[in-house]
Amino acid sequence: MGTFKIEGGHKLAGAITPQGAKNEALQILCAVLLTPEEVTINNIPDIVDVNKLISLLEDLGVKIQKKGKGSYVFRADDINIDYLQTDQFKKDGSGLRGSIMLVGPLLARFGKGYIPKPGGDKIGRRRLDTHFEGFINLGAKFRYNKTEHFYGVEAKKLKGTYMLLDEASVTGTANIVMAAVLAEGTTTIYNAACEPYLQQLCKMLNRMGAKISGVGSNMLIIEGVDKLGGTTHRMLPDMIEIGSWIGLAAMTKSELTIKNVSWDDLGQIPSVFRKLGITVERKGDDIFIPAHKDGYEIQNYIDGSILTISDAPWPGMTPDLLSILIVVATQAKGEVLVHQKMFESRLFFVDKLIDMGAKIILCDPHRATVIGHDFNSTLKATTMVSPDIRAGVSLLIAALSAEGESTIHNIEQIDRGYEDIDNRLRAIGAKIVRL
Ligand SMILES: CC(=O)N[C@H]1[C@@H](OP(=O)(O)OP(=O)(O)OC[C@H]2O[C@@H](n3ccc(=O)[nH]c3=O)[C@H](O)[C@@H]2O)O[C@H](CO)[C@@H](O)[C@@H]1O
Ligand SMILES: C=C(OP(=O)(O)O)C(=O)O
Repeated sequence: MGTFKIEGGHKLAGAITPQGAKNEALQILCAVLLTPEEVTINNIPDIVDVNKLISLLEDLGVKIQKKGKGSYVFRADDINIDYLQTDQFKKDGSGLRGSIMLVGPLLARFGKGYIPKPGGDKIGRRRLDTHFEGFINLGAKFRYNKTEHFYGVEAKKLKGTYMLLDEASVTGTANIVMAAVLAEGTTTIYNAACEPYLQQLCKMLNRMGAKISGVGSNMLIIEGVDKLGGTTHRMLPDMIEIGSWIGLAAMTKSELTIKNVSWDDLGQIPSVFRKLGITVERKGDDIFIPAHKDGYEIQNYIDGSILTISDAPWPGMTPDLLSILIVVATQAKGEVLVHQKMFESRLFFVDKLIDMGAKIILCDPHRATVIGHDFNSTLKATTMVSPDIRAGVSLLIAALSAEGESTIHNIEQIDRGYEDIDNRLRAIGAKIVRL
């Protein structure tokens, strides 16, 4: 188990450049399986989950050349589909959530796709019904081995159809889109998820020869084509990392510039931080956070009632930033109710913040009320274990703002999604070491 030692209470300063987006990378990498031609991808983050997916592609027979930092060329012209039945795949395929999106492209191009129960954050139930109902709608036969938790779909040729998804699942929509692009006829996906990750995937597929319209909306119309060709794609900056750095700047009262953030793809993120009273300034395509010397004050609603921040499918607020918003609120002036609607086990980490002196009431597994200290009392350093990727970064932000030396164990969770985080934080003045 890896560990960070953090000496908190120091001001940070300077500029930080976000990595390429983790959750986009997981979709885009799976899409290379849809063509035997070369696909060049740039700005791939060097993080554990993405590297695991790249090695799964390699094991499946994809030829991979690294061209430079974050740039790779993939060619899926000789896939070993039998690899999907091996014990090695059953083990490695369950190492991350994103591996589920191998199924759609393999089913579309090779007539079969198998996957063990995927891993990822343990943040509540994470069902896969939407994915498999989508494949079944396209004409696939489904089987599930309950003992091994091994899922499979097969179809000689997929057939386009109309479908209304039971929920706007992010990875589910990506999976079904990647299956439908090579299906016969037209597929309509209503109640589709429409995160920038999915918009990026659809744009890339269209450049490869797919015919997808409605990109960015919750209704995607896909006219199937016989084959797809190669392309070049660049990942957007990671909006969850960007939100994490906004929170870090505010909590440590530091002046930080976050470079090249692709403002137009940030959705609600800047305005939600502003509701907590944080100044988020646009400077070209950078975000500038001034030092909040006098703290920041949570805004109430117009009628004076207490602010609620909740997650919702895009263009609603992403659930992946709520843990960070909770930490930031612990030092705000005022109160906020954070309602995590999607995941039922993501808020339990607040007990660590309470240990550090934060005023939080966990109302139930989905809701926490935070009463900010307005910096009248700082958090106290402590020893903690990172339970999941975003809670891990939230605890790291708490530790950087706390007085004294904190220890965070199980930092593998953080490394799943944040590239070289300790070096990048040291470059802006953080006192953090990896043991
Ligand atoms: C690898 C990857 O891309 N992971 C992201 C992806 O996970 P993932 O694609 O696994 O998440 P889903 O979008 O399928 O669902 C997330 C959760 O929200 C619930 N749900 C979803 C849609 C809906 O309309 N109503 C509803 O209740 C689901 O039941 C589930 O519990 O999207 C999640 C939601 O943004 C993010 O937290 C994850 O970081
Ligand atoms: C929940 C997350 O990731 P995953 O879906 O890969 O577990 C996340 O990125 O916050």
